Order: sequence, then C-alpha cells, then structure tokens
Amino acid sequence: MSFTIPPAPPARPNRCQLFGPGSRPELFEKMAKSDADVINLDLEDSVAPDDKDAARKNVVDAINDVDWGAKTLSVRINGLDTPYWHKDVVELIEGTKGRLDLIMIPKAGCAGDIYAVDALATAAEAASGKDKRIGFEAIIETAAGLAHVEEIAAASPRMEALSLGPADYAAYMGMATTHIGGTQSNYYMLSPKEHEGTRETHYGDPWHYPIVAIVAACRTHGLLPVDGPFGDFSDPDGFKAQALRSATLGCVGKWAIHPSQVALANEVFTPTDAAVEDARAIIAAMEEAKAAGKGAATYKGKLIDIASIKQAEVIVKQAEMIAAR
Ligand SMILES: CC(C)(COP(=O)(O)OP(=O)(O)OC[C@H]1O[C@@H](n2cnc3c(N)ncnc32)[C@H](O)[C@@H]1OP(=O)(O)O)[C@@H](O)C(=O)NCCC(=O)NCCSC(=O)C[C@H](O)C(=O)O
Ligand SMILES: [Mg+2]
Repeated sequence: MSFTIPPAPPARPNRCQLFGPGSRPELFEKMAKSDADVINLDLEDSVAPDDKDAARKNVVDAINDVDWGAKTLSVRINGLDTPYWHKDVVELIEGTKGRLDLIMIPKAGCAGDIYAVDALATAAEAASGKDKRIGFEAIIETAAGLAHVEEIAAASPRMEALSLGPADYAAYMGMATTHIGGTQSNYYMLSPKEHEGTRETHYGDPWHYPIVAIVAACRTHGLLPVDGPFGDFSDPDGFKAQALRSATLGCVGKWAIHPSQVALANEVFTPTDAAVEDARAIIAAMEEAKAAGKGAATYKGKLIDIASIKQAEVIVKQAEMIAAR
C-alpha cells in the first residue's frame, strides 16, 4: 500500500442519474417521482440554442418549487466554449434557495476548466450569501478530457463524480459510429483463420478504456465513477449488458435518458442479496482463518486471502449505504 491513502468517495447512492431537458418542464415532476438517486436537469445539449434562456429559468424555478425528496439534484451547465455557461452558474446559485446539490461540467478538458467554474461559483456563492457549497461533477467526453482525466478529478475539493459521455467522446475521438454507447457492430474480432468454416464473431467493448481510466482517476481522488448514457432506450438488454460491464469495472451507476432505464440501472448497481450473503461469508471465513493464524483460506473450493476481505467489503458497504438511504 502506498503511504498515501486514497480519500473515500461521497457516501451517497448514485445508481441511476435520470436526465431531462431543461426545456421540457412538464417532465420535472415525473423525474422527481422516479426511483433515480440523482436527477440531472439539462441546460446543455438536449436544449436548443434558442431555448437556453427559457430552459435556465425553468430549471431555477423547478429547483425552488418541485419537491425533490431525498434525491441528489444536479444541473448540467453549458460548455466553457459557449456564451451560456457563466449565466448558468450565476443564475443557478443566485436564483435558487439551497436545494441544488451539484453542477455538472460537460466536456471538461483540463483542470483549468474546473478551476474556472470553481472561481465563478465561489464568487456567486459569496455575493449571494450562500452557506452551502455546491459540489461538481464532470463529464469525460473529449480526447483532452481522457488525456487529462486525473488532473480533472483532482482539480477542486468540490469534485464528487466523473461520468463518461460516449456520444461526444466518439465524436471527439473520430470514432466511426453515430450510436450513443453500447456494442458497435464493426468492433469485433473473428476467431482465428485456422477455424475456417466455424469462425465466430466476438464483439469487444469500445468504452472499456475510458471507463477504466475514469474509474482509476475517481478511485485515486475520492470521486464516484459513473457510466454515461445508452441512447437506444428500446433495447433494455443492451442497456443492461453495458451497465453490467461498467459495474464489473468499478462504476457505481449509470445515466438514464428515459424513465424505462431507471429500474434497469437500479437493479444492476444494487448488490443482490446473494452477492451480499457471499461477501459476508467470505469476511467471516477470513476472520476464522486469521484467528487460526492463517493469511489464506479456502471458500467454496477457491482461494481467499486478505484482499478478498477488501473485495467483499466493497459489496457489503455498497449494500449498507443503499439500505441506509
Ligand atoms: C428520449 C426522449 C426525447 C423521449 O421522450 P418522449 O418521446 O416524450 O418519451 P415517451 O413518449 O417514451 O415517454 C413515456 C413517458 O415517460 C415520460 N418521460 C419521457 N422522458 C422522461 C424523462 N427524461 N424523465 C421523466 N419522464 C420522462 C413521458 O412524459 C411519458 O410520460 P406519460 O405520458 O405520463 O406516460 C426523452 O425521454 C428525453 O428527452 N430524454 C432525456 C434526453 C436528455 O436529457 N439528454 C441529455 C443526456 S444524454 C447526452 O447529453 C449525451 C452525452 O453528453 C454524451 O456526450 O454522451
Ligand atoms: Mg455530451
């Protein structure tokens, strides 16, 4: 273990982040009543340029007026290369009465992007006498964002989470696809040529590398790693397969861009009773082994050791945190 112990991420559930355009206020009550842990009201790419001012007003009003219950409430502001973002930050802070939890920064490309929003948010909070410090989450969805993911994660004490934005990421990387996340039909290997006649297609996961980079940056700096959107909301099996992969790689949740995806995300990112029972049994078996002076033991025919306790604790702690909510 390094002498530097990584900080713990925020202890709040983040299994599903449900998005809705700020220009569709008729959705806000439905979003508030959903089972998503986090709500993202969007001022960025789901809002047309002519609707930006009206959407900002809708969102400020909704933050103040809608009963959001115990949900984490986040607003995605516009990118720093637009003429909208500074008004987004100032009006969100000065116009709301303390219910807003997070500002989501899209297309973060370097630590300076986070610093700029931090400076503006700090000034707006001071000017309006706000005690509550708004947290930040950022989207890794550009080539620069991926190259600088660790400095972005470490850029401000306000930072709470990073998400992958697969649509912009694909565009900025020059990927040959128009799909938002999911399996890509041209991203595959064939079984070896010698298998002529019986060659099988094996689809790869083009999102694997950015997800792992995000998870590593988040786990180093005490942030929550989150998988982003899956655009084809008529493909629940595809959504679930993508979510299972990112959960296996360390993500704590995934975005939903349609209400039908909320239950799927909650299911995947809530440890099953069987997984929790197994994890508790591993911890108990290792306690017994330690009492007998052993560092390793056998559980269900497999090796377990001190690292197995840490693995099992990830599952138990996640389940306890969700249950305590
Ligand atoms: C995708 C949608 C445009 C679909 O909208 P709609 O046609 O209205 O959907 P349905 O008719 O199937 O709706 C069924 C009922 O569900 C309600 N509804 C719809 N959407 C939502 C929602 N987001 N939250 C809550 N409730 C919702 C409808 O009102 C219907 O209700 P009822 O009539 O009472 O049965 C739309 O879902 C949508 O706009 N989704 C969000 C889009 C969004 O926010 N996009 C931004 C995030 S993704 C992104 O930006 C990419 C990323 O940055 C990257 O780079 O990867
Ligand atoms: Mg995007």
